[in-house]
Amino acid sequence: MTESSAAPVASPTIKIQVSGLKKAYGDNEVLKGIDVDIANGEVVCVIGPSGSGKSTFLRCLNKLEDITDGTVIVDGYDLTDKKVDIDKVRQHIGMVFQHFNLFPHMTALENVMLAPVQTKRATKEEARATGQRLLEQVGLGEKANAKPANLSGGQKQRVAIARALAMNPDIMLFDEATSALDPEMVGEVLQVLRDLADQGMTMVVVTHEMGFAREVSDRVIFMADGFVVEEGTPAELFGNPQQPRTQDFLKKVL
Ligand SMILES: Nc1ncnc2c1ncn2[C@@H]1O[C@H](COP(=O)(O)OP(=O)(O)OP(=O)(O)O)[C@@H](O)[C@H]1O
Repeated sequence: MTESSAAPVASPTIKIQVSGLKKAYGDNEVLKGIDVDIANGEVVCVIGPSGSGKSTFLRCLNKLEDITDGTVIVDGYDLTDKKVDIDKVRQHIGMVFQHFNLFPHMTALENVMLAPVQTKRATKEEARATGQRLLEQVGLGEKANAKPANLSGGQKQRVAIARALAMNPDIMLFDEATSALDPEMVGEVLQVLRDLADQGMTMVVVTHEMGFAREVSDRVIFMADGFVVEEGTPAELFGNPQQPRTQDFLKKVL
C-alpha cells in the first residue's frame, strides 16, 4: 500500500462501495460476501430475518466491526486501508442505534452540542445555535433544556438523530432506530427519517418497519444468512419478489 492509498479513491456519486464483504466471529461467518453500491442521496433499507447479518453489515460501514475480507469504501475512503484515519471518515457518517445512549446528566441541547465542540468543529456558541436548529428540525425545539429522563423514548431517539446530524454527516446509518420504542412513538421517529430522505440525505436503514421500507426507500435489500438474497426497488421487492426466501419472509411479515 502506498501513502496515497489513504486518500479518497471513489467516484463522488457513489457514497458507499461494498465488495466481497465478509465478517466472521471466530468460525461463525455472519457476512458471506456482500456486494452493494450506494449512490449519493440514495435511501436503502435493509430487511431480513433476525440474525441474518443486517446490523453487522451496517456496523462494517463505519468500521465498528473489523472487516474480515473484502472492501468497504465510504466517501472514497477505503476502510480496509490501515492508513485511513477512521475518526476522520466517521465524521462523514452519522449513526443512530436502537438504544439512544444519551448522556443522562446533560440536557437535550448539551447532548447535541457535545461532539462538534469536543472535536473543535464548532465553538460553543456555534454548536448551541446549530443544536437548537437541529432540535427544532426534529420537532423538539421546546425540549432543548430537558434531561433525557424527562423525555419519551421517541423524543430521546429524535435527540439522538439531532446529535448525529450535528456533525454534519453526508451519510446516515440507522440500526433499528425504532425497535426499542412503544408503537405510538415509532411514527414520530420515522417522520424524521422521511424528512431527511426528502432532503436528499444518503441513508442506510436497517429496519423491521416494512411500511417505511416500502414507502421511503429507493432500494430495498433483503438479507438472509449473511447474503444479499435479493434487492430492488420497493415495487420490485415487495410487489414481485423473485426468490423463494424473499417470498417466504415477506409472507411472514406483511
Ligand atoms: N459481537 C459478536 N460476536 C459474536 N457473534 C456476533 C456478534 N454480533 C453479532 N453476532 C452474530 O452474528 C449474526 C448476525 O447478527 P446481526 O445482529 O448482524 O443480525 P441482524 O440481522 O441484525 O439481526 P436482528 O434483526 O435480530 O437484529 C448472529 O448470529 C449474531 O449472533
